[in-house]
Amino acid sequence: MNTTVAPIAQLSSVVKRYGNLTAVDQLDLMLHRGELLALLGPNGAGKSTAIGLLLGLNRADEGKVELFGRDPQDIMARRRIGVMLQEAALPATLKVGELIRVTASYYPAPRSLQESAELAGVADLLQRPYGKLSGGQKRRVQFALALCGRPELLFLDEPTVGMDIEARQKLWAAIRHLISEGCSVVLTTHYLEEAEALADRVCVIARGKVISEGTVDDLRARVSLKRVRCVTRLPIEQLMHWPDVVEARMDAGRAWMSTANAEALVRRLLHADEQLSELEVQRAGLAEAFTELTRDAAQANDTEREAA
Ligand SMILES: Nc1ncnc2c1ncn2[C@@H]1O[C@H](COP(=O)(O)OP(=O)(O)OP(=O)(O)O)[C@@H](O)[C@H]1O
Repeated sequence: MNTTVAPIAQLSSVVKRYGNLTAVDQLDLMLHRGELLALLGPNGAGKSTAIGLLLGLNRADEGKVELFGRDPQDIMARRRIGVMLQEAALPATLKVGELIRVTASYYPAPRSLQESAELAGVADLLQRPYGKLSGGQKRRVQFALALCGRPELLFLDEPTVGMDIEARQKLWAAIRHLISEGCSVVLTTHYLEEAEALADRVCVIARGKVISEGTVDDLRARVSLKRVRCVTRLPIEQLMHWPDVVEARMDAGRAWMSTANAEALVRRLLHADEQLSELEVQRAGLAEAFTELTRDAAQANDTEREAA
């Protein structure tokens, strides 16, 4: 990926307010050609607002927003993007094939109906009225509409909500295919394994600000937590109160703990349960990194407020 060329989408020191609420607060965001940027953050963090700004659906109160070096409302920029938002109001009576055909007609060099349908996994739904589809099928049709114009940049706002595991994995494969063709993607998701599976770069947003940014490995390395798993007779209710245990739960018959001091925890576990087996220690995943980063940001925010 060449990051020396101009970014294809950019927010520079952008502020967006809704009344007294600052949804996006001095946000800087940059997207380069051919990369998949995942925006992560708790509910209400400002991810959809940031996407709305890049799409020209919201106007910034301060700062600069650019899409292909232009104003996001410029038709020349808009023709180069595909969009799948969280909610889509599409005519219920139109058949899936008709919807894709109409949408594709707005673009200068669209994919064929067959190619769009196959990429999105909706080839068997083309004759069905959109309104009669299941939630997961509707999401796949919305994905077909997002990609049918052969966009250079795709915005996917929580694309796999409501999809079963097989449909989700097919959509991930389709996204990888689009990226291999040179398409860039901005993705928001609450499924951290989705970001882990797809993202070149992850940007964690909380309260309208970027609190951490880097590759999935960078973010993992930034937190000190490790995962400890084992089969033990020690009750989980007891383990969750041990010193150094940040989180503890049962998962598929095993105790699962996260800790910043794996050595001390392992010593204590072996001492307390001589029958303990299947012990595993692993680096934290993106899920633990995300929990720790957003918790730290919330604590820093509280400390700032108390000091003010
Ligand atoms: N049109 C609006 N009017 C008023 N407040 C809004 C509007 N849109 C968003 N907000 C508020 O702005 C903040 C950021 O919302 P946003 O939808 O961008 O968050 P998000 O990170 O996408 O959340 P989620 O993960 O729940 O989708 C929230 O507090 C939300 O209530």
